[in-house]
Amino acid sequence: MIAAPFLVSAPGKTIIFGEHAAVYGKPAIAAAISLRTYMLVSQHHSDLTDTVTLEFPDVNLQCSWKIASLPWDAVPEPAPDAPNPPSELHESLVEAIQGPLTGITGFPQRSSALTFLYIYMSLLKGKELQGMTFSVRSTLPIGAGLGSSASVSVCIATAICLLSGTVTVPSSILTEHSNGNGASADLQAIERIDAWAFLGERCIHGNPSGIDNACSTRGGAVMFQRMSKGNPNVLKSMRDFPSLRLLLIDSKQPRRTAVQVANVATLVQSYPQITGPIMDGIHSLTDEAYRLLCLPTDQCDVSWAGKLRELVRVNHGLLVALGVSHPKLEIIRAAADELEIGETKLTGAGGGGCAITLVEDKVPESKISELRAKLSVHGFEVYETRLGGNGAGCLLPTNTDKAEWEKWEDKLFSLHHMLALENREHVEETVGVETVDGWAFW
Ligand SMILES: Nc1ncnc2c1ncn2[C@@H]1O[C@H](COP(=O)(O)OP(=O)(O)O)[C@@H](O)[C@H]1O
Ligand SMILES: C[C@@](O)(CCOP(=O)(O)O)CC(=O)O
Repeated sequence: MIAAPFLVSAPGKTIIFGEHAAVYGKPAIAAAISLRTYMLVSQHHSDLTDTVTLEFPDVNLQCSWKIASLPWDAVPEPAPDAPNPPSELHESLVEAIQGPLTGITGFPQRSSALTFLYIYMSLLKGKELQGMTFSVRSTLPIGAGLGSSASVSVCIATAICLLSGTVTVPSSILTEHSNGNGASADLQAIERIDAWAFLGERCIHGNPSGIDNACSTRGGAVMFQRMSKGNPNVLKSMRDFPSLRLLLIDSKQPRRTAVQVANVATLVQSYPQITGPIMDGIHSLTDEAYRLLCLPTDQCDVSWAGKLRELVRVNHGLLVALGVSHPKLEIIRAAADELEIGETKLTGAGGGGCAITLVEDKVPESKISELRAKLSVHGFEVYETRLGGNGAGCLLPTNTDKAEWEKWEDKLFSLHHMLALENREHVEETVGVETVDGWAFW
């Protein structure tokens, strides 16, 4: 159990292989990206010790509740001997939370606040609670298919699991685990955080597959296969491959996942003999990508990265055949091809949204700038990021090197500074997992 202040963080994700085929029971692979959400848990000033406050400026949400006024009686008793929560939401708790949500009217604000209260109340019922502020800043675009909601759910779950003692801090900073139990404690923590984050995703999305929170919690990449009713879904984690250079390009073309999925369903119904082999092709290339991503890191060389890029190209071609590309996505692919930057595919549902380019390592920065300039003419936004990397993590005051801690103290754990961060770059520079020493991951 740890006390505020502390920071937690979790990454967004992108689907690299297998979207749409996933709907037909084939495997899909999602990988973490280096765009992340950060949450600061800080203590109130003395006059507000009976209040819990959310500061989620990315979605214009600021609200407070008196802790004692929350509907604690609606929280179910945890099942004995069941450390992880059930995968279904407790509907009467969701209903009871509608009371404290009165006055929060927008969808993004309401669903984020519901997620927070569901996890906060479930895990902290019966504990002696002090007033606290939970503030979120994200470097992820919201609603672009990059898993912003999962990364927020994972941050909330991580922070509250730490506060409630449901998980221990990562073994890399916990000396008492030097007896060799660290790895299993970390594994247990990952499963618990993931299970709570899944309930958070349910609060936001209703019926999510679970791939986004699985990927955000574990980092690296995950292979996910939805099984037919009654059979458990398959989830395999790949955590150790080297992080790969990636461009993530938002076409800003709005699209609805449900519409794209329905269009593919119509095609599948009309041409089962043609679409069947396409789905099988996507299945095979996803299997091959899974094999490559599981190889020991000493085998992840230049030709390994080249093979992954080839699979990206083939996967895009098959998605085009399924009719889920868009002229804007093709502009992105053509521009990246012309500059020989790497291989490009649409990611997620398609029909707009984002494309990803797996960049060749030797490509100079000038070419990336050229691509950026070409694409900005169309109003597209280019994020330079990396594929893979760490999942859920935390930064505690005590695990920061003393000199570093003195240097960063004011900024790192100060609510005022957290809220004043101007943009993505400023968030990364100030609290980022790659800039600040002391971040630890499960
Ligand atoms: N930075 C954030 N702060 C608070 N809530 C967030 C943030 N980012 C995402 N969310 C929550 O996640 C929802 C977005 O989910 P969704 O539309 O699936 O987008 P994405 O594809 O990016 O996950 C928002 O409506 C909001 O409830
Ligand atoms: C098209 C699909 O395979 C992925 C949807 O991705 P996104 O969350 O819209 O980026 C649908 C699904 O698997 O539920």
